[in-house]
Amino acid sequence: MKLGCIGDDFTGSSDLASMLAKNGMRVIQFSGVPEGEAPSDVDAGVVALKTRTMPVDEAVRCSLEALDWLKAQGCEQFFFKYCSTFDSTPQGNIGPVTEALMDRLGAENAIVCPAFPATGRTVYQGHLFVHDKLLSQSGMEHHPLTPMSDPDIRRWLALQSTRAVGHVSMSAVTAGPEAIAAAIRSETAGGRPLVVIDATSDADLRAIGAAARGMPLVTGGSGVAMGLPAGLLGAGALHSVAGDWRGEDGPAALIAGSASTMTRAQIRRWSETNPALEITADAVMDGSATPDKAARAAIDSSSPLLLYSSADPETVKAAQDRYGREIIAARLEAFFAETARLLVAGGIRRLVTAGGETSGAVVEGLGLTALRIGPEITPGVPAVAAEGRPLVLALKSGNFGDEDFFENALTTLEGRP
Ligand SMILES: Nc1ncnc2c1ncn2[C@@H]1O[C@H](COP(=O)(O)OP(=O)(O)OP(=O)(O)O)[C@@H](O)[C@H]1O
Ligand SMILES: O=C(O)[C@@H](O)C(=O)CO
Repeated sequence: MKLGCIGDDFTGSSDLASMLAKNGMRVIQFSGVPEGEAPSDVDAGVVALKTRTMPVDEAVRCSLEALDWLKAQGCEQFFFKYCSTFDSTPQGNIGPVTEALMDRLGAENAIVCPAFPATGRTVYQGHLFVHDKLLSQSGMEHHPLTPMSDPDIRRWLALQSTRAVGHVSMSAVTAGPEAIAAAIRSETAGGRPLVVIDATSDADLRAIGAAARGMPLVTGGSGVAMGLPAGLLGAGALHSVAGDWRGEDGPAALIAGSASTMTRAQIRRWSETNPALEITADAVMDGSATPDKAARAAIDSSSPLLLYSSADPETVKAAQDRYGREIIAARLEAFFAETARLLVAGGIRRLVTAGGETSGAVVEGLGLTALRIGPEITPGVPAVAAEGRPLVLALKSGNFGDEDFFENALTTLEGRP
């Protein structure tokens, strides 16, 4: 294994795994730190954690455990994958985890680049944009767990870090890999080793990937990983993606726990012509909604049923004020984890989930330890197959995909073109 990756959530990990597979690596995604050795025919291993919203100490501990395992598999370079919208709070966890990985690796610096232009995320002058809006005006300022109120990644990261934050601007990026590498060296020598790098296009990201050759630690969204396979494997050793993908054509269901703007649009669109059942926070808290009832409704439905808890920011805020943010998040995740378990036990073979925390809870609830990466459904979301089980899934990050994502995902999971 050449590239060792640590993902701070499950959908983000499959986003990264998809990017690496698309760019020529044989990739496997593990749920948590695996036991034993990795398969020998794998170029990159992605250890999916659920550390994005954990307390800092716990997130650092889990990430270091993953790093130690990846080091033991012989990896030469390491990647810390977080959200392309830099989801974190002023207390962490991106800064503390990055610094702990640097310490353990003896790395003198780390690249910090959340840009993912295929999904509209770009970094310019150290500021993160989502399409034509600053991060803090993109809807992410209402995120239920990690509201992003500052688009200046340098300032946000500095709040979370003990090391100083540097910056490589677009003028160096467009000048190519050597100029980027020189700018990184200069920031590092100047005592600013957490180096935020501007990128607005795939060409920028490939140049950053080339500049990162020989650097032990790269951090970011999946975009900045696109240039790594060629450097690590050499152009002649790249593989073609997902040649042996086989879908499942059995019964399907969908679970949406994300309250993001895009997931809410996808729910609206799906519900116009397909069955959907809302699971409100109140119903989960007072016990009138149960995983049993929800799973039964989906299994009995003559066409795929969408179960969703998603709501507009005011409703989410009201529920959080009523019950507590952590409590409602934990209860919803536990609800969907158990529902997923019952769905699969009841014969569901294609499962679509929306939301990072929600997807993580579902994968853990199903006890899936390794996922094989299949074709891309939309940028950042591959079809995945549960190793050794007749089950295929799409784990969608909250804001990814177009409005018709749910229909498209079911088709790709079925294996139809
Ligand atoms: N009806 C609701 N009431 C209150 N909170 C809700 C409701 N629906 C969802 N939530 C909260 O929103 C969170 C959504 O998190 P999740 O990670 O699944 O989606 P996301 O953050 O939009 O996705 P991503 O992490 O991929 O960007 C849930 O954990 C829960 O805390
Ligand atoms: O980078 C992204 O935007 C996604 O992979 C993700 O992590 C959202 O949860």
